[in-house]
Amino acid sequence: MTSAKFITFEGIDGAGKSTHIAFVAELLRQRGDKVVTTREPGGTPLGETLRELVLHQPMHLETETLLMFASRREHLAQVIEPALARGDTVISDRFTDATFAYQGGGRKLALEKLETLEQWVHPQRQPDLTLLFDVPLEVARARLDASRTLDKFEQEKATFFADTRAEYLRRAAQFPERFRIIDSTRTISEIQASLTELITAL
Ligand SMILES: Nc1ncnc2c1ncn2[C@@H]1O[C@H](COP(=O)(O)OP(=O)(O)OP(=O)(O)O)[C@@H](O)[C@H]1O
Ligand SMILES: Cc1cn([C@H]2C[C@H](O)[C@@H](COP(=O)(O)O)O2)c(=O)[nH]c1=O
Repeated sequence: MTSAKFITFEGIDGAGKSTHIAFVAELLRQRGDKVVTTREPGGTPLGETLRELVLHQPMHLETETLLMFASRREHLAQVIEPALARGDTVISDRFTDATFAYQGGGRKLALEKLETLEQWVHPQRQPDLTLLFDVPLEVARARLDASRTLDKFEQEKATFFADTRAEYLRRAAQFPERFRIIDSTRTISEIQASLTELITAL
């Protein structure tokens, strides 16, 4: 793989994606890439302030969606585009696929509205590679329950996560050139072995 790749990690809450970001970053660094790791919502001081709001305050669905894209616009301007322009690889814990999955699939905002916002905020930018960590809801829920206090999204009911997961899988089928589905029911070391194979083959 040449440098300056934009890699995103996606999946329902508790799928295990964040667990593997440092591992993949280290794999890439070992082969000489400069790597920036970041996240959404967040990734900038303003984005982190917006993150606190969207993860903890009740709000209208369109407000929530617009704040996700506001955080993303700042993230692209301050972090993602400058890093890619320097030739660094960017690994982001979530990006626009999450808005389609959560606000579109989970909360039922019309996908056409999301496509309009996507065209406005990043008409030319898509991830080069999206790793979708996929698990049944019960597995994700058990992992979350064992690990931490739940935020606004993590407290959603099972049907919300079923619809969110279904939208992720629909997008993976729609964009097979950039999506790779990772079976995240396996052990961490089994998943790391797959990730090593995948990154080495890029
Ligand atoms: N393959 C795995 N097997 C068992 N436990 C795992 C596995 N992957 C992650 N975990 C554990 O599950 C919990 C959630 O993992 P992690 O934070 O990586 O999920 P996530 O998908 O990033 O969730 P969120 O999006 O809510 O941040 C953590 O306690 C983590 O140690
Ligand atoms: C980018 C983005 C995120 N979300 C949700 C998904 C998660 O529940 C939280 C925060 O993410 P984390 O992986 O747990 O750190 O925000 C969303 O609903 N829409 C989005 O666009």
